[in-house]
Amino acid sequence: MPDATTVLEKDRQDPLKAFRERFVLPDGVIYLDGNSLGVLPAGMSRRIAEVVEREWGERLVRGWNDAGWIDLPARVAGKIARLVGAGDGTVAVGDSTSVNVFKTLSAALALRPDRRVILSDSNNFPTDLYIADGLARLIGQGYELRTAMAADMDDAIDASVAAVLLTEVDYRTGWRYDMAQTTRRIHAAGALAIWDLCHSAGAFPVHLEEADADFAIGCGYKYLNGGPGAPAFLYVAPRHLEGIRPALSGWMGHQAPFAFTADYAPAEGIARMTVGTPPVLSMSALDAALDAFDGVDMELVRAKSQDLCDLFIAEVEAHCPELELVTPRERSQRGSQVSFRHPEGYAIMQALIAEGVIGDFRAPDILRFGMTPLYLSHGDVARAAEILGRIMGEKRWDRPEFRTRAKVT
Ligand SMILES: Cc1ncc(COP(=O)(O)O)c(C=O)c1O
Ligand SMILES: Nc1c(O)cccc1C(=O)C[C@H](N)C(=O)O
Repeated sequence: MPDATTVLEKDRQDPLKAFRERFVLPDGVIYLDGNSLGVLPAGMSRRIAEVVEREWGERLVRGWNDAGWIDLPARVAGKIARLVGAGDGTVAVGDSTSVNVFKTLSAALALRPDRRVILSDSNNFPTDLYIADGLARLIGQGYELRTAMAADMDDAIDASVAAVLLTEVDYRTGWRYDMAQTTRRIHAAGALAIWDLCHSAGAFPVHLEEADADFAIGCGYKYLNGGPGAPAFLYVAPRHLEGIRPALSGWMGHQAPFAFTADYAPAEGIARMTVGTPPVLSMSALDAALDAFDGVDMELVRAKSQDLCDLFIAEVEAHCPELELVTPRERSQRGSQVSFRHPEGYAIMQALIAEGVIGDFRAPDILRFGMTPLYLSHGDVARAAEILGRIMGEKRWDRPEFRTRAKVT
């Protein structure tokens, strides 16, 4: 276990420490939940006020042209593309992750018309499974969603599979797929790979093109800090772009939206994956949030994230022997979170939050802690573990008020 001087020294030498100023955090809070909702970027309130008061308030409908609202999704897409290893014109921003699962999955199925199976991970985030199942039922014709545990995934990918929908980092355990290797396996079986990057984008460098992914989706509100309900994104590999006729063929994805023709004709390239009017206020917020990544070396983010994970694991194991680690110890096998299991996980997390350390709980028994290197220090993480140790040692979680389940966990 590192002593206080070592932790201080690590923070002193931290090459990312200056980026903390790009975010606003409440006093007295150690925030370990950036994997659910990112924090408020500095300058956000100013940007939103400007969009509301000047662009909307003064420019009114002229804002679409004068304030560049119509091109805002494409500008935001360019910023996200850099973070996920995608080239120009391959990322579209808008809608929710769930809707983008539908859009990319339906496109993938159409590219493999002779196959009927969508394969996913039994532990995938539920919305991915629900959307895949819903889409299979909508199309009918023998389409089905099949699931397998991660350990059995390679064997489950066979010649009946049209598309494999996987989340790179497991939202509960933090376990991480090897994206390049799994994509190779998927392609070897003649199927297409769709990666959910909700727990990857902004957390560590993602290399979609290098991994040869076919499609990807991800949200804007976790590690990208775009705010609650921020627009999501999707990626389409250039080789598929011209062959896709979107299932959600909305007017914003039309070749000439303002020609108002009755017939649909897809826009050139990635623009065809956009559907309706962009949400300018939340899109502007995401745009501003992404500026926090200007000049950030994502390899340094990864290195610090792994240092923070290692430190947190060591400190929690030293202070709280009754918590069981469920995240891999091996750095390459995890994303940017650390999770522990305890039957009283919910109450423990509520007691911890009451002390200013915010993580979250995932049913049935997971305490989850997100590591966000741009605004967390080694000192924060060590202190969070110490407070958790105190709560466990004093059984401070064992009170009725910590057992009342909130609507949103
Ligand atoms: C892996 C994953 N996919 C999808 C979602 C959510 O989708 P949406 O943004 O549509 O709510 C989440 C979290 O909410 C998630 O963790
Ligand atoms: N999207 C969320 C929401 O609207 C409310 C509460 C939490 C969320 C989340 O993002 C949960 C998250 N995907 C998870 O990994 O659990």
